Amino acid sequence: MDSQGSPSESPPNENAIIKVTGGGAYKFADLFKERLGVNIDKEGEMDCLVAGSNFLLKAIRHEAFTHMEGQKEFVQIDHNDLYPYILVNIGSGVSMIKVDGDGKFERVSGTNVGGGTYWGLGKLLTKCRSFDELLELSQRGDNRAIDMLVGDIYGGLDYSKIGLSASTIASSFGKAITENKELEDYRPEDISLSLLRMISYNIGQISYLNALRFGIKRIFFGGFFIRGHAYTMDTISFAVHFWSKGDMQALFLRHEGFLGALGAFMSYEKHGLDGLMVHHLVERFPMGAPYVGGKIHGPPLGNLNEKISWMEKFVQKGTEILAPVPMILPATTGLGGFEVPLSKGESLRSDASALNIGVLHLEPTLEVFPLLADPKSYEPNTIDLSDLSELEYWLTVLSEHLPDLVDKAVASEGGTDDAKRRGDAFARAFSAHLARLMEEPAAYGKLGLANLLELREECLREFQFVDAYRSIKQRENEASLDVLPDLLLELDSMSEEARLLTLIEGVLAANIFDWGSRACVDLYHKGTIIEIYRMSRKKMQRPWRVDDFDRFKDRMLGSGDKKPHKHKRALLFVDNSGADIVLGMLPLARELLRRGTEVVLVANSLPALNDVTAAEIPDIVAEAAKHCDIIRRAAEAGGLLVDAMSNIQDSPKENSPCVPLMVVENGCGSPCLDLRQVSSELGAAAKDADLVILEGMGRALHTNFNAKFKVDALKLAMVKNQRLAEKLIKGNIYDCLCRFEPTLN
Ligand SMILES: Nc1ncnc2c1ncn2[C@@H]1O[C@H](COP(=O)(O)OP(=O)(O)O)[C@@H](O)[C@H]1O
Ligand SMILES: CC(C)(COP(=O)(O)O)[C@@H](O)C(=O)NCCC(=O)O
Ligand SMILES: [Mn+2]
Repeated sequence: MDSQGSPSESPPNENAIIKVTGGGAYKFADLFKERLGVNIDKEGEMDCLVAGSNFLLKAIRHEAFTHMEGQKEFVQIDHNDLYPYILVNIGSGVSMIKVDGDGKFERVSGTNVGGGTYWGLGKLLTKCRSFDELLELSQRGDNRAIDMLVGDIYGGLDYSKIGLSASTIASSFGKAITENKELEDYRPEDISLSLLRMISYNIGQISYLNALRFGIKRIFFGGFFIRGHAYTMDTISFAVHFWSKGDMQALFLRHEGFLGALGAFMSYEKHGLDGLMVHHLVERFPMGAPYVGGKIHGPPLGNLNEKISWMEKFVQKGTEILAPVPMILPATTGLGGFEVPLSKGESLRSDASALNIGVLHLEPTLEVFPLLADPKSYEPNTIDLSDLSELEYWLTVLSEHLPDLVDKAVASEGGTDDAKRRGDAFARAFSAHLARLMEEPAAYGKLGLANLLELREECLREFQFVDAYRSIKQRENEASLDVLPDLLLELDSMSEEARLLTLIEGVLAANIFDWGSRACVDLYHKGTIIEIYRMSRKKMQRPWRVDDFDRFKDRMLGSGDKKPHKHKRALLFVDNSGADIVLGMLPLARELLRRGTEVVLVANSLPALNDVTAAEIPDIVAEAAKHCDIIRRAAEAGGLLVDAMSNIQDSPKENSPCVPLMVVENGCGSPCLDLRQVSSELGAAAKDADLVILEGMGRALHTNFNAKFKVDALKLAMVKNQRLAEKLIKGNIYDCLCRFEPTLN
């Protein structure tokens, strides 16, 4: 765990204590002391397992999943409804623990028929030299050769009276009694599979019986025996499902290989993690270990240079890092049972658990956005990438965008040799992530499009690209600020109603400046910023594909017997630099200010594509303020013009009351917005807000399209991707959405 990312470099000292659990804590304590001078504190194995599993289930959003017929499905565990559960740890032997709370547990049962039995018997019977070899054999096995099935007893017919199908195993290894065969006559593949099923079913059944004993529905399975192996999980799940008639669920943990180690770590006092909440933790996936295509190569990587040179070495070796990895399509047998192992493949699937290593960052200032109508049911992502064709499409979009992004990133750092080297390494690292996800879609937990887009930004930051679109953003800001005075004059000559429409059109039109969209980037070669902006505004024909403008207008300006509604405070979640903020959102903010509504511009904390950051806004506002009194006075009132104020001596403060224009950072560095984890400044600013405006495709479409708020909400975006336009709004690329969702009161 990394609290602020500052690695301690102090040498190991005499007082260093490492918390360790398991048999190794006893076996190697002296060696550690002798060779490294560190003391080992031995922690109870069960305590650590439970502490580790409780921590994971509380701290990581997509930790638990079911695994049935080759399909992983993440399960959202309600933290207030976690206990009691049964934890089954399958190592050499098996422990079954009833967990009732933090530090509250009891080992209620176990079995000596466990992982050691599979490995031990398997070794004797197949002459396998390694555990992985034995598992790999099982992938190609057929247990009918050796197990006695119900069908074998009843002449191939189902014994339906007691609800057993012909393929149900009546007796593991039972066929060996009657057949006149020696060990050599059986295929090692079949032996391994029969053994695996025998042991997994048995563990599943005993776990079920124990859960039944205590009236518990959830059973979590962990331990080194599972190691992310799909077929092992399937057999255990099948057993639990079969015996409980679907009433209980076998659940697995993404980080199951680390339960004990995590628990030992948690046993240090004073972590201050007692009040830990899931929104305080952010999981990131750096190139911590040089892995590619599902395999770890070499030791973990420490610093940037190590990462870069590893990437370079990797390429020299000629490994096809950029080659698309074929998708693994879900297998079905059509048999509706487990007669043929569904998750089997040509070779053993990559060791999922070993690679699902993210770094958990503690960000204690993050909080849940207080204006969400129902935080519990809130899901930021609109597109669920569990659909494999969807995942493949978006991975391809990201992959194809990569060369252009690397160009921009390298240029943003002056195009130096060092920048080129980093750019190259970034491209390879990000491609490795994409390849990894193509191979194992659930490798990083449940992913939405927002997570993929954020992963890209984080990968850029990992290779120290601070702001890839820096110069593009500056150029667009300047060009837009030049035409702002004319736009404001034009707006001021309109009636209030016409102006409101023009303002919303302006926001939608300016959202065309999006360097993350392939179609838009192609468009920019065809004209200047201002030409494209004019063209885009001209094309703003209503009705838009989603068009609630009239409802918004009625709410703002009133209609019939409905009075105009003046909002107290509006939060404007802004998107891109240039025309988007300068000619779109800022004039809209000005209109709200004019009506007496306080405005908070909410922008990214860190750069992402060409999005404007909170730190960049004050300069833009200061420029705009030179041409507009409303903005100037509001910005002064909001404390935005502290430096600039001293320069403006010619305009004495007017007496009329003035509402403030403010800026807060949102706590993220992504083109999308996950409202479960926002900055505390935003949380505070939201307290008085009664209008939320979300702008852009990332914040209003990829994420939050379906989000419901406690206050009036307006979502504005231009859809700059054909497939998404068809899928979400049954429209076409460049269609717009203006969705207004007023509060019911
Ligand atoms: N590469 C491996 N080598 C040996 N055993 C493995 C390997 N991968 C998984 N296993 C399984 O893990 C079991 C040991 O698990 P572990 O958690 O170390 O148990 P314990 O601490 O109870 O000895 C083995 O019996 C075997 O079934
Ligand atoms: C990253 C984005 C969401 C940014 O859009 P914005 O929020 O700036 O409107 C968008 O550019 C995007 O989804 N791009 C990928 C799709 C494409 O290239 O078609
Ligand atoms: Mn954007």
